[in-house]
Amino acid sequence: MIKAGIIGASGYAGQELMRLLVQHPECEIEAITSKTYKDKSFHQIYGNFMGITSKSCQALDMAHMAKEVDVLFIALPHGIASNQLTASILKDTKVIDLGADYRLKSQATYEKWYGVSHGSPDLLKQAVYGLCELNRDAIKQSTLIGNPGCYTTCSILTLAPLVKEKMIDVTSIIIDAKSGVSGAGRALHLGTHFTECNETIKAYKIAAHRHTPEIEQALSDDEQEVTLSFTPHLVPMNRGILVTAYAKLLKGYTYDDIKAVYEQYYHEEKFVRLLPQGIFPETKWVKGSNYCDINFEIDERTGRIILLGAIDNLIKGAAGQAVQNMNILFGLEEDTGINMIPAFPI
Ligand SMILES: NC(=O)C1=CN([C@@H]2O[C@H](COP(=O)(O)OP(=O)(O)OC[C@H]3O[C@@H](n4cnc5c(N)ncnc54)[C@H](OP(=O)(O)O)[C@@H]3O)[C@@H](O)[C@H]2O)C=CC1
Ligand SMILES: CC(=O)N[C@@H](CCC(=O)OP(=O)(O)O)C(=O)O
Repeated sequence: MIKAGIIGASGYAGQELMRLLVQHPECEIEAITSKTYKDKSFHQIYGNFMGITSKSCQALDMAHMAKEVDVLFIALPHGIASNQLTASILKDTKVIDLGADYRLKSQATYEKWYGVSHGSPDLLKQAVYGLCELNRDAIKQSTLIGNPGCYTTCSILTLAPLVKEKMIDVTSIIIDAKSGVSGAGRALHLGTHFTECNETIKAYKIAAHRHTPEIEQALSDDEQEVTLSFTPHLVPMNRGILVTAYAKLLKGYTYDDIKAVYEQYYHEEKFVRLLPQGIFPETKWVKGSNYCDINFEIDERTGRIILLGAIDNLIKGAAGQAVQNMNILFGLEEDTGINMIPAFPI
């Protein structure tokens, strides 16, 4: 059995990791941390765990935890992990960071967009970006995974085949993305109070959201540099990300031309579902699952393609993808423990 630890188990991403790992057939949870809920049983924080686990939260430090486990999941706000993780800890355990500290390759880009200094820039070289479908081979060899963000996972999977096959103008991409409120975490913020975010939809961090460079980095390569516009919106629902992306096609491709490319990229991917023509992704069809649903339509009048992608932000956008990364790291079937059918919200 793989011994796992979760740092930041009391947050929304940590809670979802607990739910997945408690049920994982090849994994046992060794230790979980929270400062606020130190010595409290996990079911005292989240009542859905009543009778399921007797684990209590501890206030252990990262170096101590690393000696006890085979894999350490970090689910803390950005800027904390990079000040605690060291090369010596990575000799004791594999690390999957659900935060943003090891996603960007460039220290300067991280510091510019996150507004904090990076505490362990030397480790950036060895970190692998954990977008499983696109980076599987590198993930297998790694001990430090930067698990992608929720908007980024959905945006990159939705756009990657078209960008990599050079079918669109990579300076023309616009991503309009919507997120449920759990994307902002459990910590209290004025903007996520019920009365502030219910019955309204708002865009935020316009031309300034930190997922912009992460999407650009993943879509760019030596031959083309992607620069795009990304606008996130907060919508009054608990879970889910819907991405609508627009780009100028470089030629008069047909629906079938593009479908063939997406099938080539994703036909063996368990967690990417290319929907039938005319059926478009909705958050309710992926809720509670590790799926990313994708489809597109060509707007012949403008020569633009309009693509849609949907995920559950806490699963494929966080904990589910983190477990998928663990499965890859330990040579398990990639869907072990995350093979859930979406829960239609009725
Ligand atoms: N929510 C989502 O949809 C997604 C989140 N993520 C990322 O995952 C990480 C966790 O997010 P999320 O679970 O939503 O956030 P929450 O606010 O729900 O949880 C944050 C966790 O971090 C702990 N924590 C907060 N501040 C500190 C601190 N100063 N020192 C130590 N521990 C601290 C809290 O523990 P304590 O009990 O001690 O207060 C809590 O367990 C973030 O980096 C986030 O960006 C990534 C993708 C999607
Ligand atoms: C709705 C909402 O607030 N969402 C968060 C993104 C959550 C996420 O994936 O953020 P990280 O990159 O930090 O992991 C935000 O826009 O900041």
